[in-house]
Amino acid sequence: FATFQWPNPLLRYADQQLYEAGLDQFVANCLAADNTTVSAQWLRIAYHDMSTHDEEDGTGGLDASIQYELDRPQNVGIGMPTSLLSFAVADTIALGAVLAVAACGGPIIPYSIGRIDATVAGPSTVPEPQQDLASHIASFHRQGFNQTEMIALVACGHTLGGVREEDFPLIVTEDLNLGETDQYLQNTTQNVLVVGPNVTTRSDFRIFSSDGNVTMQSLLSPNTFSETCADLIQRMINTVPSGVSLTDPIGPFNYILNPSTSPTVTMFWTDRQGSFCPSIGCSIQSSGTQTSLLSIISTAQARLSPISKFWFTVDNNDGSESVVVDNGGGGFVVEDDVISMFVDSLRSEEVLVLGASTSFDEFLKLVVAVSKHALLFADANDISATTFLPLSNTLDATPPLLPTLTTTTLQIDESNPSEGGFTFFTTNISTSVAFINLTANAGDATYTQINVDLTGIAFGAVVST
Ligand code: HEM
Repeated sequence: FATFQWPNPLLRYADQQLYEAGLDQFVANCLAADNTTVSAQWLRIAYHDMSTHDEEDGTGGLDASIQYELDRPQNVGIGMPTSLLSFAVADTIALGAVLAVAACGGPIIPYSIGRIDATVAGPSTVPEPQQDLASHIASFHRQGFNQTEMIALVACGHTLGGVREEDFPLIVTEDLNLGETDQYLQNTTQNVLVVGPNVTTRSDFRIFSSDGNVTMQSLLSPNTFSETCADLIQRMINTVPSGVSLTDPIGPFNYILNPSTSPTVTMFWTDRQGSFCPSIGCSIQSSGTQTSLLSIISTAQARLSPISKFWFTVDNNDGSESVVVDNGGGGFVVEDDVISMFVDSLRSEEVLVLGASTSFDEFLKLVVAVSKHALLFADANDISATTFLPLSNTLDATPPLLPTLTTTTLQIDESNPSEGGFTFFTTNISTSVAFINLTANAGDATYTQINVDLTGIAFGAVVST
């Protein structure tokens, strides 16, 4: 809690992805798909996205540039576009790798956020099986990994999944699994990148044996394997262009909670005016539908009281004394110059407009609350939303499957008069929009909230004719 600063839309988003979005359901129990596993597809895409990195000039890395690179032979395979249907941004591709590894019994890899999405393709630098050892060593060196790390990272990655005949007809004549370290060392592996009939594409053999199998031997110990893979895959997903900084790993905020006793979390806050909250502070309690502290915060935020500071009590309902989480006594103080702007889930609604016959039109009436404080800086007419449609929703569209970005200026919402120090702005957007960036412009100053995840917000619905 010491480093937790509020408001922080990025953390809110990560919290939502980790604990609420249910992305882990797609890989649960190492789920099978397309003759392999979803996990294998997710780990491979993370590596391919990251392997555009150039350690020397600080370009490329895990930046979602892969979505612009799907037309390259290096990125062949149905797993690529299907995986992208589950991810929207670079942070989710990284999270996918974390969830994928954990779901197949691998280690828990610490997860940090803050990756920035590329808007164009990176270089074609994904290693390919027909390249020689020297090229692979050079390639991994460019990506920031030495030879030993290359051997281990490939071994970690190729524990999952396989080679598909459809993608690599020159390597396999049927879909075949890659393999385990011990099988490689005992010469029982079926991994075609080790023992396949096509010698040229035995890249795993050349890589694994390149130090006389010393690294592969060391990976025989399950603990060493697990720790090494956790470390290298964490480095892999944290490889980002220079200038991009990632947060400390995100842990569960609810570590003081005892989930088995249905704890009650109460959030207290005082408001800026000193008129709305009683002296003990305003408060709101957790409910069964709120799975994280941060979702309680957003509910409190939706109560429209500009907050000056907040704190929590946690009652584990197990007879133990309740815990006060108040930032060492001072509460979590909200800086005075914070501009408050958020998607108002209570006022936004999905609208279904019934047409004359059987036709209907559907859209989301997006309502954004902007604090009066923000309006001191922001021109009332200058709030805009950039909506992000991750992919054209069809699988057979021809790559590259580009996201659709649309920027709209919001209008004052006539149906929601100002209240509690907030003014409401609105626009209609597609119900398929997954993410939006909000921007308030005031002369030279710009305030943005990026990656506001609409998929995690429950909106009310109305039917109109
Ligand atoms: C020299 C480096 C590498 C080469 C030449 C290489 C090559 C390949 C090839 C040819 C396939 C088969 C893909 C298909 O049939 O569609 C594959 C699969 C895979 N690779 Fe690699 N790879 C390399 C490094 C890595 C690394 C570093 C990772 C991750 C840490 C990784 C993760 C995977 C995974 C998980 C699969 C299985 C995908 C699935 O089953 O859908 N690879 N690799």
